[in-house]
Amino acid sequence: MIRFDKFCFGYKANKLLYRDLQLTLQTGKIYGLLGKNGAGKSTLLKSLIGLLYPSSGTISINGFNPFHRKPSFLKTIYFIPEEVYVPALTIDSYVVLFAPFYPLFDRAKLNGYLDKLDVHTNEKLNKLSFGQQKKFIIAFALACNTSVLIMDEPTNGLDIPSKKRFRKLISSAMHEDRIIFISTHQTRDLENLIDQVIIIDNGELLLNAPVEVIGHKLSFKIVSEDYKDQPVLYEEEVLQGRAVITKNMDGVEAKINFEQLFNAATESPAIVKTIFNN
Ligand SMILES: Nc1ncnc2c1ncn2[C@@H]1O[C@H](COP(=O)(O)OP(=O)(O)OP(=O)(O)O)[C@@H](O)[C@H]1O
Repeated sequence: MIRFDKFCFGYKANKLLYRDLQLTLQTGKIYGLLGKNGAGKSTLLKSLIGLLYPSSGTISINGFNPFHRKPSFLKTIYFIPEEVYVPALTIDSYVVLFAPFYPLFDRAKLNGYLDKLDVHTNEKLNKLSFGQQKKFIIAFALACNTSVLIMDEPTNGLDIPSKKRFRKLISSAMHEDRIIFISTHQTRDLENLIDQVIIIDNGELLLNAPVEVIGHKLSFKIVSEDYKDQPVLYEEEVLQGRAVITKNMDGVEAKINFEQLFNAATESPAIVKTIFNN
């Protein structure tokens, strides 16, 4: 379990970005973290891996304080940054050097993931394209089998087939003792993947809800100009016409449009908070 308790953080002493954040992430779930540029996503991720220290409050990951960066903690967590770095090593040499840090690392699984992501090479990793390097790191991270896996924009740089395979791999690598936390702007890449949506803005938690709860509470539709069936909670013009969010009165889980949900949460935070806090 990951727990932020009254977490406060500011880059400047007199200006807090996060103020008393309460957030709990449960094992066995894939979380999608969404936020505009500058909302505080990377700050949250850096705090989670112990690179930033809270101004006040605490973060606990399976009982560890990440800032202490104990080896017993570090072997249970893997962070994939947006810009990955790979040294001038072949895959075999990379495994020899880095896999020993992760006791649950599984070479056979790495080979399987690389196969599925179509990364086949005996070249040194730094000679690969950016997308191939990223896919190697994703495969390596999954094969480390850490209980916490954090990814910042993992699908940036991946081609369309790789994004689809990425979603499948993440789902298949998920298990009940693992937390996967994905920060992204690519809302479509989260479809059919995440269990819970977290939206932040200016360090404030706007939404933290399981997808099935969102799908039962809200309905996402493209409607005609004279649509009057339900009170519209949020609307926007899209290429196909008028996209609206209404309360879901069908009793059936609706398919979430993550982009609209994000726009609604950031443009009309009060509406979203009212619906999900009650
Ligand atoms: N090292 C730093 N020193 C001072 N301010 C910083 C620093 N890093 C980030 N900030 C500020 O903190 C706020 C949150 O930044 P952060 O990088 O966490 O946002 P983000 O949600 O990851 O943005 P993006 O989507 O653009 O990557 C921004 O206002 C940013 O300018």
